[in-house]
Amino acid sequence: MASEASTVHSPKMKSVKALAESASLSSLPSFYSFTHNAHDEPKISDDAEDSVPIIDVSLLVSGTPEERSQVVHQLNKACSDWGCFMVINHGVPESLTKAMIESFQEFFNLPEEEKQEFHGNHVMDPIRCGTGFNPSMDKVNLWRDYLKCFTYPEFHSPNKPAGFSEIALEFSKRNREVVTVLLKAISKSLGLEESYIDKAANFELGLQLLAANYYPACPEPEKAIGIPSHYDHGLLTILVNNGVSGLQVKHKEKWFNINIHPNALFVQVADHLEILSNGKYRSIAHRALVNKKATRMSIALAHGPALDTVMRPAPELVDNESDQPAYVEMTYRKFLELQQTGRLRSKFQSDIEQSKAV
Ligand SMILES: O=C(O)CCC(=O)C(=O)O
Ligand SMILES: [Fe+2]
Repeated sequence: MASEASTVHSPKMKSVKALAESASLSSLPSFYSFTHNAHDEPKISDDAEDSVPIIDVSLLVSGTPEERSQVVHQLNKACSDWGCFMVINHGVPESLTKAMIESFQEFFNLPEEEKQEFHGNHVMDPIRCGTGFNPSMDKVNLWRDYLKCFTYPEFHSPNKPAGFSEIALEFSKRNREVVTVLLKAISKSLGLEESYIDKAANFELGLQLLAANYYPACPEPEKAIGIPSHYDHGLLTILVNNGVSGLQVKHKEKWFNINIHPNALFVQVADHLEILSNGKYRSIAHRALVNKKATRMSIALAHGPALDTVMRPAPELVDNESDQPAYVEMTYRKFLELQQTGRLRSKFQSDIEQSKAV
């Protein structure tokens, strides 16, 4: 994850939420100010003809063979042109997504000392709540608090607020089912057998990470950032939010505002699908902006390979002429550890130096 700001030293603020709620905060404390790089600020585009693809996932389950192959074709286009798409008719009840967002809100509303119980330091801690992105690496304080739990293959969640665990379990399961269907179709869209990704990533034991982001209303939103431009690890990320906009994806060198329809899921291609597809499908750069009026919340569900499975490009997708896979072989666990300690290049792929460095 790259940011352009110089290193800053923050005071020991436990959460941005507590800071935002502290009396008379009328301007942004300087340690939260994020320097937007002028060269990295393309125009915002709301161009209607260039809009995010929509995938009807129900057709993959109950459609005719023609409908199924049409959706596979749409997925190929969506993943190669955009690296993201909106999913409809997915079977995750809207009421469940709403209940999940509310439960996260209740978690963030807990007294600071109670949330501290879940304060983890290591990327492999199964439950982690905190502020920023990666405190040992961040060069700027992010206007964002988070809670992350590993929900598969082992389910972990905080034991409060009441009902949180049950909702998180159901929500994670139902979304994982959607990803299972998508990964089969995406395998086919790459010209591979349907179960290729399942097997290559050992998806049966694949890590699922349930993360919630809490971005309080910010007194000077244009000077701050929720999460700077980054790529997600894993195969596919599902994103939903509380209806407050702020998510942007980079497409054709422009930032696009993404407004997720209330009953849709937003799906992003992540780094390990890029590796597996040998760059045919590239993970998408995205960021979260903050605003002055309302608290924004989002939920990101990362679906990755099994932690100890070595991930490499599918041999069928490696160009025989150059005979050079564009990505380094590595377990997902190692990838996460290197990323956490800043020893993985932000776009990790491609050159030989990188493979030597890791
Ligand atoms: O808040 C959002 O919409 C995006 C969150 C995100 O990119 C992440 O959690 O990795
Ligand atoms: Fe992300």
